[in-house]
Amino acid sequence: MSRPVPPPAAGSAGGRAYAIGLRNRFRGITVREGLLVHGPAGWGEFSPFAEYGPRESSRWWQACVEAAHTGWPEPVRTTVPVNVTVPAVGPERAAQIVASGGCATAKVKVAEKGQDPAEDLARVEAVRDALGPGGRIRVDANGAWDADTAVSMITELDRFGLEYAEQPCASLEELARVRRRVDVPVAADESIRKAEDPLKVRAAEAADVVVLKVQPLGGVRPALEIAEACGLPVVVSSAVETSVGIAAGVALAAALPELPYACGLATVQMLTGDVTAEPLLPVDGALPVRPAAVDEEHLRAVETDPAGWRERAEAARKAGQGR
Ligand SMILES: O=C(O)CCC(=O)C1=CC=C[C@@H](O)[C@@H]1C(=O)O
Ligand SMILES: [Mg+2]
Repeated sequence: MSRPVPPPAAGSAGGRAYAIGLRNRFRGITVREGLLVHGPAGWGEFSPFAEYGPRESSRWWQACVEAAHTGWPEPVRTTVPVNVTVPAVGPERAAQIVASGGCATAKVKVAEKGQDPAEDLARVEAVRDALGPGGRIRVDANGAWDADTAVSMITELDRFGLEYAEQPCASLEELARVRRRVDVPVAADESIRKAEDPLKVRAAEAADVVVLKVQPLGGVRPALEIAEACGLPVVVSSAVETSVGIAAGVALAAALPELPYACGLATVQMLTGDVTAEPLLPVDGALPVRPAAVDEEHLRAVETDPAGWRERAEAARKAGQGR
C-alpha cells in the first residue's frame, strides 16, 4: 500500500530530490532531476535545468515556495486541454508517440542540432498522418533558425498544416520579421521566459501567442500578471516536471480568463516514472484541474541524495533576495 509523505521535520533544510528517466532524449537530456518541497499549502517543485545558475533559478525557487506555502488562485475551469509533445525523434517513433498520447494537438520539436530539414519534414508529416486532418500541429524551433531559414522552413512545414510556430528565431527583431513574412502565427517562448522584460514581445509585435511556464516566471501569480499585461493569447507549457510541477502549470491554465489553445502540459508522458500515485496524464485530451500529492512509494523508487539540490535551492533563494 502506498501512503502520503509526511512533511519534513520543522527546522530541517527540507526537500527531497528525484531523478527520473526520459523516454526520449529531450533538449539534450535523458534524465530529469529536481527537488520536492512540502509546506502548508501542499507540494512544490524546484527543478531548474542543470545549466541554470542561482540568478536564473531564483524564479524557479519562488514558484516552488508559492506552491508549498501560498497556494494558487481560484480556477475558472475544471479541465485543461493539452498537446502531446513530440521530441526530435524519427518519423516512426513520432507517430507512435502521437498515437499513444491521446491528444488532438501535437507539438513537434524541429531544428534540432545535428539534424537536417528533411528530418523535420518527415517528422511533421508522420505526425500529420498519425493525427489525421482534424488534428492541430505546432512546431517549436527553440530559436535555432535565422529569419530567412525560418520563413522557408515554416512555409515548407505548413504543407502539413501548422497551428503556430514557437520561437522560430532567437531575437525579437527576427521574430517580428518572420511574423510579417509568413501566414502561420508566431509564438514566443524563450523571448518571454528568459527575458528581463517579457512585455517587450508585445511592443516589438514579435508574436501572436505567448507561451508561459510557471517555474521560469516565478509562480502562477507572476505568470498571470504577465499574461494580463501582454494581452496576447496564452499557451501554458511545462518545464517537463513531475506531476507536482505540472499541477502548478494546470493551476495557471485553470486561472486564465481565456484559454484558446491546448497547453503543453502532457509531459508526464515523457517520463519513465512519477512521484504521485495519480499522475497528471491526459484523459480525452485534457488534464483535470487538481493538485498532486507526493506518494512515498513512488518517490522512493526515484529518490536521490538531496544535498546538491538543497544547495542549489539555497543559492537560488539568496539570489532572489538581491533581485
Ligand atoms: O510545450 C510542450 O509541449 C512541452 C514542454 C516543452 O516543449 C519544453 C519544456 C522545457 C524546455 C523546453 O525546451 C521546451 C520548450 O521549448 O517549450
Ligand atoms: Mg518552446
